[in-house]
Amino acid sequence: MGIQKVKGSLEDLIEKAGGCAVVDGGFATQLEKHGATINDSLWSSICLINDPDLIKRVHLEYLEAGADILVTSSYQATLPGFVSKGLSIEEGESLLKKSVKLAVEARDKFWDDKKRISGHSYNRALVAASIGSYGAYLADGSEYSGCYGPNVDLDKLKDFHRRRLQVLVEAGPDLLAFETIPNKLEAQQFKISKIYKLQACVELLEEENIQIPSWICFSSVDGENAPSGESFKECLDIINCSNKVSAVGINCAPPHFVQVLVQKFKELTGKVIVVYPNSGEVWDGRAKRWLPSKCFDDDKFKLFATRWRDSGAELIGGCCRTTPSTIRAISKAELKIIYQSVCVCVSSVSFKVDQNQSKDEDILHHVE
Ligand SMILES: C[S+](C)CC[C@H](N)C(=O)O
Ligand SMILES: N[C@@H](CCS)C(=O)O
Ligand SMILES: [Zn+2]
Repeated sequence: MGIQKVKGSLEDLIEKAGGCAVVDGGFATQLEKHGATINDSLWSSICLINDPDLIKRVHLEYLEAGADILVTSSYQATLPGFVSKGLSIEEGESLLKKSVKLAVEARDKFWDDKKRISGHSYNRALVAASIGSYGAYLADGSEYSGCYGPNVDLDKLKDFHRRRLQVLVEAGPDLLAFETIPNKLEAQQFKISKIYKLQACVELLEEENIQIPSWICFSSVDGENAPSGESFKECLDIINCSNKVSAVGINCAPPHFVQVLVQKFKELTGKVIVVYPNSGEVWDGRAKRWLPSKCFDDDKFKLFATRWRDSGAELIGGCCRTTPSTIRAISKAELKIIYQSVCVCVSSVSFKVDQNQSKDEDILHHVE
């Protein structure tokens, strides 16, 4: 059965947004900006217990900045993770539901306020329930390495994901966001477990007959290869076989990888392409801190968002270490207007504006 195109679906949002919708930015980053301490095995999801009001505040800040899609606070929220904190399964399930509820409440409040104002430029946002990888739950940074150990097989991964998936879907998000699927694997046994990971997500969507759209995003540490060390083609071949997955792409990888990866993904799939890279800083899983590296500032995000759109991305945002100001810059980028091929004559010099590219000094090619 195909994805139901209900009102408010991902495709409708993209169309309303003019062909490219904006995903929010670094959720944990913005919690920290407000003073939250997230150095914890639950990482940003500890705020579901400690400070739910702050979660809602951060969602509202991203909406105000122009996000069309909110990603929930459940990235590192898992039932075994909550149980290890002394909570019961019921309490854990209630916190998972709360992650969706907080985002839905923020979206509804924001939209109720905005729709009273004539001429505003916002869309009614969608809520994507975040499903972090098994590596996120391990809380050792292995979402960037894929090192899950030799004992992780398909059944274990499906067991790990199944109940959380069911609970999150029951809570009523608009879509599911599988995030930060690891990309680089260093040993054969991990290769096997990572490709299983991918199958686990796809198989679960089928087995649970999930009726809302999903995206699956990979991390990348070399800008070239797929999760498990195998080619992206191999991974996308699995995803392409599932009509439960609407979009596929990259998150929490350095932004300078994105252009080439969008082009590559565009060749490998007909699905919507979603990209929300981090700032370029690198996560040190042992020290639990971000290390400085080559970064994009907000202006660069704005410039490159247009290029990513021109290459075929239809969902663009930011991940770790990006902030509402990054999302504001992306939402102000020329993501919507498609120019037809025209010649503009300026005195005796003419410039050609490429078809399907947006207004950007870089795409004005001198054609004397
Ligand atoms: C996206 S990473 C920076 C999240 C934190 C990681 N799973 C850890 O707990 O170390
Ligand atoms: N949605 C998560 C992704 C972490 S890689 C967050 O922004 O915190
Ligand atoms: Zn991230």
